[in-house]
Amino acid sequence: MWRIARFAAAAEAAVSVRGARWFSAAIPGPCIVHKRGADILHDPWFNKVRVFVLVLKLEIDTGFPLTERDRLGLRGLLPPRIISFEQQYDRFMESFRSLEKNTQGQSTKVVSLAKWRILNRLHDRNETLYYRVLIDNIKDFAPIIYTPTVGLVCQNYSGLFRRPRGMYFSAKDKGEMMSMIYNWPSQQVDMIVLTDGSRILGLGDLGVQGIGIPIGKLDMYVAAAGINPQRIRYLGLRQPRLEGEEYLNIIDEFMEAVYTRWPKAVIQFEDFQMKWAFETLQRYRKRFCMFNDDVQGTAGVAIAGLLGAVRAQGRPLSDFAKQKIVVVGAGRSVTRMTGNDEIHASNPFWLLDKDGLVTRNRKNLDPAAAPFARGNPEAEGLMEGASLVEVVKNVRPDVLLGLSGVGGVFNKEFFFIGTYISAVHGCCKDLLASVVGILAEVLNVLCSPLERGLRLQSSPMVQHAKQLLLDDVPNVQSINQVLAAMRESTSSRPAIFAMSNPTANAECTPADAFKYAGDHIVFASGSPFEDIHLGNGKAGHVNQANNMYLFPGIGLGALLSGARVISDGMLQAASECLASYITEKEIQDGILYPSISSIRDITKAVGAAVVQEAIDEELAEGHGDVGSKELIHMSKDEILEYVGRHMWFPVYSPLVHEK
Ligand SMILES: NC(=O)c1ccc[n+]([C@@H]2O[C@H](COP(=O)([O-])OP(=O)(O)OC[C@H]3O[C@@H](n4cnc5c(N)ncnc54)[C@H](O)[C@@H]3O)[C@@H](O)[C@H]2O)c1
Ligand SMILES: O=C(O)C[C@H](O)C(=O)O
Ligand SMILES: [Mg+2]
Repeated sequence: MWRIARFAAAAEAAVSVRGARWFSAAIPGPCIVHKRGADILHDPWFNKVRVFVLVLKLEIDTGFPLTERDRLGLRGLLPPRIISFEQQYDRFMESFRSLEKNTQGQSTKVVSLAKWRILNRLHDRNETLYYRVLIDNIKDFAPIIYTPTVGLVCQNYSGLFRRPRGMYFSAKDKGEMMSMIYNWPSQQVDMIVLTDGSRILGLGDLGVQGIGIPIGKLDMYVAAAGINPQRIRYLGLRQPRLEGEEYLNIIDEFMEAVYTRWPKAVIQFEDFQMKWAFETLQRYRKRFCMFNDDVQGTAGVAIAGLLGAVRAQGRPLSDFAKQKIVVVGAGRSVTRMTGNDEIHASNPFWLLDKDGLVTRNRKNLDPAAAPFARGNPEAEGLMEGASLVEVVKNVRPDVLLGLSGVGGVFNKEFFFIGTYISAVHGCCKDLLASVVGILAEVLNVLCSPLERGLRLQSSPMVQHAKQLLLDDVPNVQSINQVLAAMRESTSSRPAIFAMSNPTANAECTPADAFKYAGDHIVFASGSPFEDIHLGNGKAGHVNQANNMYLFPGIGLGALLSGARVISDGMLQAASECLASYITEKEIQDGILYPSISSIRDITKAVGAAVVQEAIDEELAEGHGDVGSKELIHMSKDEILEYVGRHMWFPVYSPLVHEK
């Protein structure tokens, strides 16, 4: 039943994608190929063979019909048996499931990399089948080809490298980029994801290994936005890291080269360290059709989630500006949150960085963080550099949002020293408890309040003491003070967003959030987690607040509108569209973002909202055969249909050779 529905839907979608190029609902239009024989089998774009190798097991099956083999000089190069695309699909899924079974009990790292490898091999050999399994199983496969496994892949990229993907530009290529760009084989390029590898997720500077991120992001473009994989580009700037004008000159040259060859391409900047993320955005956003996903995409996704959090309290959306929002991490992802650089007089943000609360008293205050800095903290009972616990206790925020890249920042544990000294009184742990107490006191004096919690939590001595005491003395407790303080939030549904990636860098786990802050919270993380069992048959819903909900639609909408730049209005339209996707019932259940399974529909709607806004702002210049005049006259439904029609969908087309 399921399978019939799946393939029926696929056929329908394919017809709407290719439109006139289809002969009938059942027969896909031909695809012209300029190669013959073995060259076709080595090209994943045309290949219809599936090969699966796993310890002592080799499977080869081929989807080339006999007539096609004759046409293309393939007779004799392939085993005789032919199976359908659907059968190949099912066999791949069987292989995948058996791999899951065989790796049960092994470490997450081993299992994740094994899954990534099997998908990557398919990607290398047969792109049609690869993208089809990706689209149909996006909820299961996104965590493998994208966050969080992609982080692990980047960290191990040199060992996993099998065939080059993307282009690399380094300082050595200065003056050569205009010609280098023509080394790329395809004439048409729609989407480019560019990284300098300097801040990969929360993992830091991974240099050229960061190429895994553009690959993962562009796979999401194909799966979610239906961008044709023949028309995407993986590009990376390579070490050594340059500074100042030297760095900017390289990016300038690269941008000029790209837009000379592909003037209509959209460029997504990804995982640049903070200073370059801002600088390049300011430098190019008025000249080129580009955006920074970590700055603009993330802000849009966070805002959509926070609008949901306001709705969850039963308050009108206009109350959004009245929310008290504590933000941990003052990096690239945060400072676009308001949609413009001006914050109104009653600044609703308390921003903390690694040095604690950011106030106007801060020496060397980062200009990007300046609009959020607290003006008169003393009047609020706070001071420059106040710790997270102090801020949360004092402010009682509606929202606690983490974009620090530091795992466990919300989980700071403080012992109730007095409690457990008395609890262990008379037992042999007296001494230990006293030592921990003294240690805590010393740390209190020596460390900044923010660091104190982290050091206490991570100190091996404290860990050991905690284990002993918690194991043996049941009434001794450690408390996650930050999360526990969220119980005092003035909101009826406090929101906790631990958005840092990958999984280990999340500011807290959802299990701890629900446990310490209460069942009534709404929770979101950047990497995927399972829902939490709260007891009594109730579940704590774990949302995934990840920019993957927006960047494919922003890129697709910008491309199809033909806008020369991406305006704030277009970004806002994307965010509002995402926010409006959720029903009242879902909101009440703590659901702030739609299921990843429907990412293609979401992306289509977001893309259409971006096109609509570009038209309204008179920025839309049209795409392909569709000019600006035609766009202007399109109704809302027609825009949606126009976007859907341009989303690529993977099917085997009959290959026709042409010299
Ligand atoms: N979920 C998403 O869609 C999404 C999008 C973008 C970024 N992120 C994640 O957000 C994290 C940060 O990204 P970024 O680009 O803003 O990084 P960034 O390096 O620009 O900024 C990090 C900020 O965190 C602060 N910080 C560091 N340690 C801290 C601590 N102990 N307490 C409080 N603040 C601390 C730093 O001072 C800095 O202001 C990364 O893990 C990234 O993966 C997630
Ligand atoms: O890549 C992601 O999963 C989201 C975001 O772009 C990040 O840098 O963490
Ligand atoms: Mg990113």
